[in-house]
Amino acid sequence: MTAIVIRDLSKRFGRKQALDKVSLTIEEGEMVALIGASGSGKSTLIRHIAGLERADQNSHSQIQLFGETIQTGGRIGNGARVMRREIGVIFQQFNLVSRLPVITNVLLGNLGRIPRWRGTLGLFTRAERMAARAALARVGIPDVAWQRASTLSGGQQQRAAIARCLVQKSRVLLADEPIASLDPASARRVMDALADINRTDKITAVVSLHQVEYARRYCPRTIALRDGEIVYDGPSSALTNAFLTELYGSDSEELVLPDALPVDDRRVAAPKKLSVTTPELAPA
Ligand SMILES: Nc1ncnc2c1ncn2[C@@H]1O[C@H](COP(=O)(O)OP(=O)(O)OP(=O)(O)O)[C@@H](O)[C@H]1O
Repeated sequence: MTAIVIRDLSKRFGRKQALDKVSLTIEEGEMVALIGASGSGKSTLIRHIAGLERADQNSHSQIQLFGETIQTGGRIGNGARVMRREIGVIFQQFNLVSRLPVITNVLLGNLGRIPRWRGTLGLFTRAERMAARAALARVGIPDVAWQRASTLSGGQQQRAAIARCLVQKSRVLLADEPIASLDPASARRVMDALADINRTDKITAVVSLHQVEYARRYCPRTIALRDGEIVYDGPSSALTNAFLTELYGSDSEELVLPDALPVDDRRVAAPKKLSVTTPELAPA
């Protein structure tokens, strides 16, 4: 099933065209990297998919998740409320309520599915508590359940946020630069956790990344943005350093880890820059 369809998504902030007629389709179960230099529109795109931002009112922008219309022409569609609980979002920071124990943060993933009074009073069932413990074990941090979230390292906080998405049973996980402020070992553990839930739970994952090395390693497909437009959509393996330079010029330096193993450009067939196809939308 198709998870995400975006057609002609445009967003302007004042004089800045942050997204310019972006169209893409992502199938259920895919793990897709979004790359691009600073300011290319990655966060803006993720925020639109998450329902946190409205497209330009006078545009033909359309966003559908699992066939439900999230927004069309900048107006929120009927599917937005239903789909909200199907989407888990992880940001670079501020993912957890820092004064609450980790286990409570993970349990908050239940809020969209249980009566509001139960969530407000923190009355979670034994099964929900066990599921939260299991989710923490899945992401490799079973022992931090009763620590305050503020005491966790950055990487542990990201993994706790992934555990919360597991409890939420979200079908799409949007991660906006989840490893940007982490050391390489922590970054790998966070990406391993994302890749594991994508593979095992078939959760569709869209991950914005600054460094293309992680896209090559973890995401079969990469969508590259430049100045609000998609300039490449294809296999991550084709993103050689030479091709990145072709796409971004000197800005490509920002996307390559200084100590990354060089990709042998000669062994990779030259990728096509882009063929934009207009995705099919399900009837609204
Ligand atoms: N709320 C806002 N108000 C004004 N301008 C904005 C707003 N949000 C984003 N922009 C602008 O839109 C453009 C795209 O920003 P966005 O944050 O989506 O880029 P990005 O690729 O995620 O960048 P980074 O990698 O630095 O996070 C930038 O020029 C940014 O300044």
